[in-house]
Amino acid sequence: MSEQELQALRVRIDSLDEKILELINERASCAQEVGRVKEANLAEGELPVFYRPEREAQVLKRIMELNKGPLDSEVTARLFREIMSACLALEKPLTVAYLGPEGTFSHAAALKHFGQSVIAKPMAAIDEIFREVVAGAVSYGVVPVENSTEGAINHTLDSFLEHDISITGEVELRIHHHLLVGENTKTDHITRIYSHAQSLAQCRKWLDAHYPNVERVAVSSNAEAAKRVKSEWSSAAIAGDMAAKLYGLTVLAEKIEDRPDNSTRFLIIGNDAVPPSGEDKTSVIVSVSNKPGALHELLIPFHDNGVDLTRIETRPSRSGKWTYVFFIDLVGHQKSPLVKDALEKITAKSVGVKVLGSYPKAVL
Ligand SMILES: O=C(O)C(=O)C[C@]1(C(=O)O)C=C[C@@H](O)C=C1
Repeated sequence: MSEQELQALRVRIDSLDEKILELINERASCAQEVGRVKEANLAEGELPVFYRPEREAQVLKRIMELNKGPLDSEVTARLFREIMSACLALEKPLTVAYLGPEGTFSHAAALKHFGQSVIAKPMAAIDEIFREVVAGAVSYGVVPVENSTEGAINHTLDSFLEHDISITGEVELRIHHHLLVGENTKTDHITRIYSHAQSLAQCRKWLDAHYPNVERVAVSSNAEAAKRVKSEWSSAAIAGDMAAKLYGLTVLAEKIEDRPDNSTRFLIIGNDAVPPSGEDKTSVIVSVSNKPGALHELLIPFHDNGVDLTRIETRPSRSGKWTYVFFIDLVGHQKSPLVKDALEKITAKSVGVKVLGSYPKAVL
């Protein structure tokens, strides 16, 4: 390519950028106007809800459907994710609590779901995230709920039994673990590897093969592990990209998780119910009496109404010895007639049903 051709293309890019810039700002002004409309049309005592997960899911899905390339649909959706995040921040900046410290996978999940314009607040424990949301100190929280390798995150499930809270969304994150060291680490003298217990478990086979005799130390988070090794000379940490960058660590071995499809699903928790988006899921807790066939009985209305269940998890009910509750995720919104009917039938048969929320199926 000649210098002249290159120059001409750059002039074209500059001109396109001007148009894009103008359009993005026109969109931002429109969102500001939406914010004003929301504030102007409130009933007495009602508070405005600026963040609309169902609308965001529709916008992102539409962009993916419209996209003709050459950019990948997911890439275009991520760009629009950021544009919407910035537009929402003009209406009202969102505050979101996640399991800290900075650089955890929960932090990455919060930014993936809400975009970079959110004010992300690290919390020390899952229960604290629930409490902050219930108290209204933050608008939303992001909590891990299941990992494809290690299963349920029981702390999160149990917190739903203790707090009155809504699920307003879900986000899935591919989890890539790396072995990280600080600049002073003597890589041939590693005597200790820090990480969160779940991450150590997700890399068990790799550790057995490469560091069979090195002490594995479980700490409160991967980011905490990364923070520690920064100043130690004989330790390494297992953590993700975000923590590696944030704490300036070197990647000694990349993607060491035992399963290449290792992913964690996070839930978004808040205080408002979400209207249908067109492609939704609903999460419920059902308590049944401790008698034979109780689970089978419970599942019949779902089957009869063709309601698809994506997950069932059992936890002790915490209200009696050897009694259990079921956490059930299903496809559909609680307002859809078939889901509503199934839930009513189950309510009649069980000891109790608590609908945790209906929310858009993850787009990204
Ligand atoms: O449609 C709205 O309700 C908006 O506030 C606009 C907008 C957007 O930028 O498209 C911004 C924030 C909401 O969460 C959803 C969508």
